[in-house]
Amino acid sequence: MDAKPMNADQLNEKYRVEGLRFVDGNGGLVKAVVDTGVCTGEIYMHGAHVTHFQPTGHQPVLWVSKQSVFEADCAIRGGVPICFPWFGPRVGHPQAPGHGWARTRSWDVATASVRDDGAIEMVLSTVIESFFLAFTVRFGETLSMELQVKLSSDATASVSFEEALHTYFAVSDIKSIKINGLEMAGYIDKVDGDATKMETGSPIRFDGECDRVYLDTTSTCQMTDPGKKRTIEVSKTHSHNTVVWNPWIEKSARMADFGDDEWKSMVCIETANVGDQAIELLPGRSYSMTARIAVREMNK
Ligand SMILES: O=P(O)(O)OC[C@H]1O[C@@H](O)[C@H](O)[C@@H](O)[C@@H]1O
Repeated sequence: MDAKPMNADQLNEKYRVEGLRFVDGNGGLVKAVVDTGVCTGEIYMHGAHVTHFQPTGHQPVLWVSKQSVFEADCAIRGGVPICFPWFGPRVGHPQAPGHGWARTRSWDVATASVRDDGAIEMVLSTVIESFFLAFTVRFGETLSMELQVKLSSDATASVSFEEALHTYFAVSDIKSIKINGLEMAGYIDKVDGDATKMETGSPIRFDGECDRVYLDTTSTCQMTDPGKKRTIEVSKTHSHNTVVWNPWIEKSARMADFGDDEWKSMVCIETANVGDQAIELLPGRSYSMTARIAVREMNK
């Protein structure tokens, strides 16, 4: 189980899939590079971390900081970090790394194949505490991701976990975008002492730091970006929270792996189960959360 992770050459030897190759990415960390004809994409084995998705004819969908660190013990800043088995700080463990262990460990490639529709699908797996994780990513006209979590049947009692697909989107200008789909939803406002509030009936717009955990919501969100002339749609299953985050000016300046001006060009819309909506699993049982990202050109 603790075998040394395979290097790019070994992975290329094992997985001969047209449109997929493994290379040494930033910091020498191994990544898979995908080109299916309908999209290009990239995923690092470090964190099972998707860092690029671009359907043909569109601009890159995901945002990655120019100041991101690419090192074994650090999380990549941008793309789709997987947060597991906790979200944010671990309750009662102030020294524990934010957002859990999943994003700072090397995952194994379990399968890689071309689907009937031409999409490239990969399954990456790892074990964290008593959980077996399988992350399925499908690069096609859309980006589909599924995080399956199984609690070992050797566990003696149920165990709960939090999870998020913490997706960073590239935007032309945070002040000009809007997000539909969370109207009238309740949320926890992390920039206002975790106060519980209710969203208005209007789309979300940004004029300051935003860090909100929307509650009891399974709805699809659309993020409209007039500057990039596109709408990004995030649909999901078995996720009861959506987190919306932009650090704005001061928090950006405090983060070493985040450019001081980069807050203008990103927004996170995160598919999650956190806090009171953490998932509790019985031994031997599993749970799958999915997120699907689609891009549409805006009507002129
Ligand atoms: O810096 P990190 O650990 O990647 O977290 C980034 C942000 O992630 C968001 O999901 C949280 O709601 C924020 O509170 C947090 O600041």
